[in-house]
Amino acid sequence: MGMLVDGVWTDRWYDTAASGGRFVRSTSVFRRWTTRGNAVAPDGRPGVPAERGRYLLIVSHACPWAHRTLILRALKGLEDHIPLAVVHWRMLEEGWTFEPGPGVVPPPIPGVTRLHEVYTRADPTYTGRVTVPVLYDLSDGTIVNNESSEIIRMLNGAFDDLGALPGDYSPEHLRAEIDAVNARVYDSVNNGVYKAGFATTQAAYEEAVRPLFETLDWLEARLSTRRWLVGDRFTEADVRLFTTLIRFDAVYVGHFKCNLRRIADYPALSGYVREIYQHPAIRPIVHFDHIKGHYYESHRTINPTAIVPLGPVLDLDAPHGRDGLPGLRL
Ligand SMILES: N[C@@H](CCC(=O)N[C@@H](CS)C(=O)NCC(=O)O)C(=O)O
Repeated sequence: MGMLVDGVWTDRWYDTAASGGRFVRSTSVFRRWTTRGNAVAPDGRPGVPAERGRYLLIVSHACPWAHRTLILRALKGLEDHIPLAVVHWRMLEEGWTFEPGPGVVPPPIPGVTRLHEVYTRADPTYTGRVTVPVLYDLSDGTIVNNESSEIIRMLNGAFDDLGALPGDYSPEHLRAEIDAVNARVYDSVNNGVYKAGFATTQAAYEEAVRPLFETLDWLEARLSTRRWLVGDRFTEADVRLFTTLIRFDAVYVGHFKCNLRRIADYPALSGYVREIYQHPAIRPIVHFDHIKGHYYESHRTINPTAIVPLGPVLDLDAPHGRDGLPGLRL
């Protein structure tokens, strides 16, 4: 684990001492947008045009943030438009690498064996964390964007004139509610598990775990009477919740000590996770070997032996039982 300082790789763990034992996530730095044709980006700046084969998506199959982008790429049928590079699940002194291993796909960028080299190609004096996902512009040799919440919105619409599958996962008329649900889910669930897991004081840990389970209880109630989080259809809000929930019992309960309850103890949440998992485009992009291998083998301050537990035994193929709830099929 490390970061770049003025373009130089430095091996260092998160500095929680400066924040009372709390894990504080840094803000993503590369924030340009890929847009349809010459459309202006949502931030008002000129976008970089969507083109088949121009952009490389660099992911870890372990990472819930990268997983969001893989799901949008699959649902929109963009596999032939946006090639993929996949890092090794183990993230140690060199950060993410393309060291050979099952499921690892190196990027077609000559001389690059570690993710931090992609960042310094884009900005030789970059200071900051070296994270996945990354949307990389192969023709300009630079990073377009490394913020998953923005990359999924690009994949949702920017390639629609170039043969993407139909489907709008962030429809305008639901946007305000999607944003509101995302805000709560991000802070207490998506990032909440990390705040609990990386906390280095009892108080910081408890400060994260309590709101995490309050929000899970709220989500359980919400998803008991409706099929999806917002409106009558599967949206980006569901994608963003799913990638945390699918990792929860396998990793966050044990490794991150988020153990007041398991997802298996919540009937609605567990049916909801199974329904999404069972979708034919999604099941092939859930890789439990990378997920479990990454967390248990990479975070040596939390799990010094790097032993990966064999369990839990999860039956994600059991019937989801959600057909009777109001909402369209995914
Ligand atoms: N805000 C970013 C967060 C991405 C992120 O934190 N990814 C993790 C993997 S799950 C990572 O690459 N961490 C490496 C590090 O922090 O050094 C996003 O949503 O895209």
